[in-house]
Amino acid sequence: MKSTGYQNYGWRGRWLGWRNTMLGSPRFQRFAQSIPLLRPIARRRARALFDLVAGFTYSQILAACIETGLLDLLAEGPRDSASVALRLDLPIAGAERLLRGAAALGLVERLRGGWALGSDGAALRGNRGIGEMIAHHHLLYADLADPVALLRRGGGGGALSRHWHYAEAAGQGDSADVAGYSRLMAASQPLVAAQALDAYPLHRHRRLLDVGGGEGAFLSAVAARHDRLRLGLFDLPAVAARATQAFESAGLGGRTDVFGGDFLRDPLPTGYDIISLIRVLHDHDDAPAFALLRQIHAALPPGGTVLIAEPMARTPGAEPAGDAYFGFYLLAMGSGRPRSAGEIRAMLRAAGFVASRVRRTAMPLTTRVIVARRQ
Ligand SMILES: CC(C)=CCC/C(C)=C/CC/C(C)=C/C=C/C(C)=C/C=C/C=C(C)/C=C/C=C(C)/C=C/C=C(C)/C=C/CC(C)(C)O
Ligand SMILES: C[S@@+](CC[C@H](N)C(=O)[O-])C[C@H]1O[C@@H](n2cnc3c(N)ncnc32)[C@H](O)[C@@H]1O
Repeated sequence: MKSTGYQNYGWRGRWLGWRNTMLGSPRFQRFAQSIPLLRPIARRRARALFDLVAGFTYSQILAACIETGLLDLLAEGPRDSASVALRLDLPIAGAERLLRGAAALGLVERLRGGWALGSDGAALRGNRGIGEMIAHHHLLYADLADPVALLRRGGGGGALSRHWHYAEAAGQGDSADVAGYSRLMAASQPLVAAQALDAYPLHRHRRLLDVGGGEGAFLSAVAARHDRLRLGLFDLPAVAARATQAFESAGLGGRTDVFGGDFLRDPLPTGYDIISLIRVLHDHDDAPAFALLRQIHAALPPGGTVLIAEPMARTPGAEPAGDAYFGFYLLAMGSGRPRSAGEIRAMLRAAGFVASRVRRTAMPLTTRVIVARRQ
């Protein structure tokens, strides 16, 4: 089928029209595969497309590696198939099928007579929290089973929105509602905290309030780096109660003040010269997200700082993480959207903040950081 209308979009539209006609033509594809100079490009593109098509299968092999504990087992040392099968409680044929699949994905590596952890398996185990993320993905995949239906109904209403109780349910949830997501957030905080703190060291500040601070994992990381900073945490009452307990058991009770409340309804505590929002803003649709920024503006003194850390849309080199993964994750959750750094800076400006800056992070795929000041 011939595409039309590209010529209405200037030279770039015309170029895309021509390029897509070529790429979509079976004759051109056969031609490219037959020319030695073009063949590697054709193979690379085919491989990338195959990975996109097969992605769910790869993810489920990874999920099986996590659920069975295969990567942890091989981290203890190499093993042969029979001993893997025994420890994973799988039939030997099943264990070998999993080992071969995982080896093809770089999670496991063949050794003569056995199997070792692969390079990606080793890197994955080095990032605490990814395992928990993978383990909870069955909720996301259940919601994405019919992506078109999800898009048509505007998101939410499924397993993820029940998991993230605050996403669609008004009210605050009892402690059972919040335990699952609070544990997941605490476990995955190492993916975020070190990067945020490397990007924006807090030496200049005296009192930090972490809004939507969960069980306090971010503030615990802050406390380990900055021993003179006074710390405050604000979250829904059931989560705040978990934070109080966590600070007591970590010996941080004397340095922290914990506030339970709803940041869309209750005023935030004052007296802090910096307020952080770690993986919070993208959870909320534009109107509540803007209201939250206004609340923070009202709670800060003149010259006070707001720090936002979360994955963002249109991050160069990490585009699929923002708009594809988090775009559809938050759609399934039923609230919020990933925003680009530009969109967040515009919201900050509209909320009365000035001098917003994107601070460089080591792994923008998972964490970008923006700071701004109240005038
Ligand atoms: C030693 C030799 C031989 C060679 C060296 C060569 C070399 C230099 C290799 C580099 C090795 C290296 C340093 C690898 C590092 C790998 C790293 C850092 C990998 C990190 C991967 C991170 C991943 C996959 C993160 C995934 C995060 C996810 C899925 C997060 C999900 C978050 C969610 C769902 C949050 C929900 C919160 C809500 C609701 C949105 O608010
Ligand atoms: C995605 S979690 C992030 C937790 C933590 N900042 C982190 O990065 O690990 C969002 C947090 O915001 C809290 N939250 C959501 N809506 C809230 C509201 N209306 N008032 C107060 N806290 C809220 C949740 O309870 C949860 O702890």
